[in-house]
Amino acid sequence: MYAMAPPDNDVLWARSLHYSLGKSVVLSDVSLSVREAEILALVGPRGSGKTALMHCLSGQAVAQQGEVWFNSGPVHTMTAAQRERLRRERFGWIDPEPGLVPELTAWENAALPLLLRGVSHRAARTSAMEWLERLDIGGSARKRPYALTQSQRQRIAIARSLVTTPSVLFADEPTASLHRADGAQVLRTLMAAVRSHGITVLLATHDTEVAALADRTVALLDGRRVGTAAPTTGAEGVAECSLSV
Ligand SMILES: Nc1ncnc2c1ncn2[C@@H]1O[C@H](COP(=O)(O)OP(=O)(O)OP(=O)(O)O)[C@@H](O)[C@H]1O
Repeated sequence: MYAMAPPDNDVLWARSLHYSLGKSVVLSDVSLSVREAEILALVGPRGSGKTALMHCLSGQAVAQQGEVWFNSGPVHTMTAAQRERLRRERFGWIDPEPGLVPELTAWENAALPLLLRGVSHRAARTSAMEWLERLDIGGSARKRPYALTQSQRQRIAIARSLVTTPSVLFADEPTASLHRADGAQVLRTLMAAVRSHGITVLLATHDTEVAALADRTVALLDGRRVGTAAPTTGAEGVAECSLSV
């Protein structure tokens, strides 16, 4: 028989992912659904498979077994070029470290995804500036990364991930490299921004305080889903149960 299609109201849906890298089993039988505009925290200790799961969900990697669907279309059967296009056009990604281009200014770094799409210089600059201002670094827009603090650089990387207003934002320990107070402030700004744009977020973290900002939490341990952490509202847990097959 044909594989079952995912529920319509899920933006991302993964079923029975088994993923190995070399001899190590990184994900075992992981299933997950993410609803439109939901902020879902992926929690677990280092090495539990959070990054690997986000790689599979975003089409950066393809699990050896299992399915990934985005907006009711299969991702696991796409070619590498189709998956690249999907990531460029629909997804945003934040790494723990900013990864900026040292030769470009803050606004040029933030505008890069738009410039590479062929958006005009002026329009790209306007959008980048809006996001930089929202992240409280508009005043540093003309500076290069070496002249900025790590916290400012990470804000630029966050602005770059949002400048295309992606459908789904994958945030991998987005504030792990920041001091605590700084990280908390950046995270609050990020959460407010994604909520106001209805962006769906997967937030990988080993920090329970960070995860507490999400709508729902999925816990991983050694590549497996473990008892879903207590949801902040009872309804989330119920909704999740009713979706499982
Ligand atoms: N290229 C690789 N080859 C073999 N094993 C790998 C490779 N990359 C990651 N792994 C293993 O996969 C497992 C999951 O790693 P992953 O980075 O997804 O975990 P994580 O929960 O995101 O941890 P962290 O918080 O450290 O990023 C780990 O046991 C890791 O050692």
